[in-house]
Amino acid sequence: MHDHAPLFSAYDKDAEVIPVYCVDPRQFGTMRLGLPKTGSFRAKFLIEALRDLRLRLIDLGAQLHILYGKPEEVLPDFLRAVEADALYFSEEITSEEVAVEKAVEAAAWKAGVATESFWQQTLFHISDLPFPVGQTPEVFTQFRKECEKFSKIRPAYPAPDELYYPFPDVPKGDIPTLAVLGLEEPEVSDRGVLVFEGGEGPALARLQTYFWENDCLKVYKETRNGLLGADYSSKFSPWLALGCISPRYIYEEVARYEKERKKNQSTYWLVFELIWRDYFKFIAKKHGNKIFWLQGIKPNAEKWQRNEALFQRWVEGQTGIPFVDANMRELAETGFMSNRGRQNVASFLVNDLNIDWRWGASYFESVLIDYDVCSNWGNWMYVAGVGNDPRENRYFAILKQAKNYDAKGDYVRHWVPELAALPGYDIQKPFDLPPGTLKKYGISLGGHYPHPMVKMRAIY
Ligand SMILES: Cc1cc2nc3c(=O)[nH]c(=O)nc-3n(C[C@H](O)[C@H](O)[C@H](O)COP(=O)(O)OP(=O)(O)OC[C@H]3O[C@@H](n4cnc5c(N)ncnc54)[C@H](O)[C@@H]3O)c2cc1C
Repeated sequence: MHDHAPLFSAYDKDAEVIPVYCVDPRQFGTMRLGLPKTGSFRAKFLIEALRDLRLRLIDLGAQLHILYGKPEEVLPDFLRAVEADALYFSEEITSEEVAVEKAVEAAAWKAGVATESFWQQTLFHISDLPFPVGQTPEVFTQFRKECEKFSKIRPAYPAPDELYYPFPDVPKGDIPTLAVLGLEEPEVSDRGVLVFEGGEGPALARLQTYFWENDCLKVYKETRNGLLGADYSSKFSPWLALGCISPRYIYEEVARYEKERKKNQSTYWLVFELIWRDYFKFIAKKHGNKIFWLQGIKPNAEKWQRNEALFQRWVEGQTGIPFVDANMRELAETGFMSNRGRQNVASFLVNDLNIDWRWGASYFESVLIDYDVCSNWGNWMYVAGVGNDPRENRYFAILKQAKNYDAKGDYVRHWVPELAALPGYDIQKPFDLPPGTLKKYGISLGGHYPHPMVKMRAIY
């Protein structure tokens, strides 16, 4: 409800408002490799968010109407039935969503209903960029510096305090269930970093806990590369991705924290990360469908292999490289993985296995609870060397990374319990240990834990 440009504009005009959400079957189909387009973690999160939204709208004297079907097919009848004058929606960036917007606009026009779209999602409004979006700098630092110097972040819109809603007799429609969406209830893992619950209420509660109760913002820069526990990073991403919390609202809360508690490098760094998020959105807007191409935004495609058996071992966390396996198992069991983990497993897939990076991006798209089309494909392009990384041939030396970020092996011990007996850093490289040591700890490589798929580059 907060910082919702279409809703606030309608409220501000004292217009009658009828909020609608369409459950579009295209979001629940399958894609590359037969993967569900929306996996059950994200679908559950969406259902929770709809429930929360309905309750919030009821509090404002309104209702959330749920329609099933393609918006361009189901909206016109609905608009006619409620005699709508205008349809307000928020503007999207990537091609599938933009195609739906265009189809909806055409259908609304035929039904005699005006449409108006609103830019939201980003910290910097697209109209306030200091360059045309088509000239967004390819290097992040340049993008950030220009935005910081020449643009201002607009204030977040407040949430309306009540809505003018004279539609009590219009059928409201049921909130979907996972079964209706063709998905199974995911098991809630007690090993995950956080139990993510969809909706604006849980999003605001998470900010309250992370910033104000646990006072973590002042140490964010030092903790953000962590792997275990709720508070090494904000965990705002699933709520940001679905629009349950706005980046401008977070920005304002950072400013308030800086005034009331502490201002330091860490408080700035959270905003810095939100600028990364903006950057990938404007890069996607600039490059269109290229972000989904094998060669990305580079002129030539390199040679990539498409080996499903190798890919599957990566997916299942059975590569024989404990740091990779721990991260992949966390993702499969919870729908979440840290930023450090994402960089490492992505690099392993593209640099060590040389597998088509789009397979990895598609798997993330399916499973991530915080899937965001621009952040996901932008980051994957970046790691795969076909995007905006100014450094050529960036390579994450997994064992070195494991040494820097999980030196005692606690993270691997958490997710790869079959190796738990191995002490300290030894757990990161069972393949380098003498047979006698492995035997002493009851580890059988090729038995209950696999041999490594590739020989790791010995940088550690
Ligand atoms: C291969 C790969 C795929 C990724 N896919 C996604 C995705 O689908 N959705 C997604 O939200 N993030 C994605 N990220 C970015 C990042 O890993 C997550 O945003 C972050 O781990 C979420 O945890 P957090 O909210 O605790 O982050 P924090 O560290 O607390 O950061 C705060 C916010 O800043 C933004 N942010 C932080 N890092 C990045 C980044 N590298 N790129 C863009 N935004 C960032 C996020 O919105 C995040 O919630 C991906 C990164 C990689 C390397």
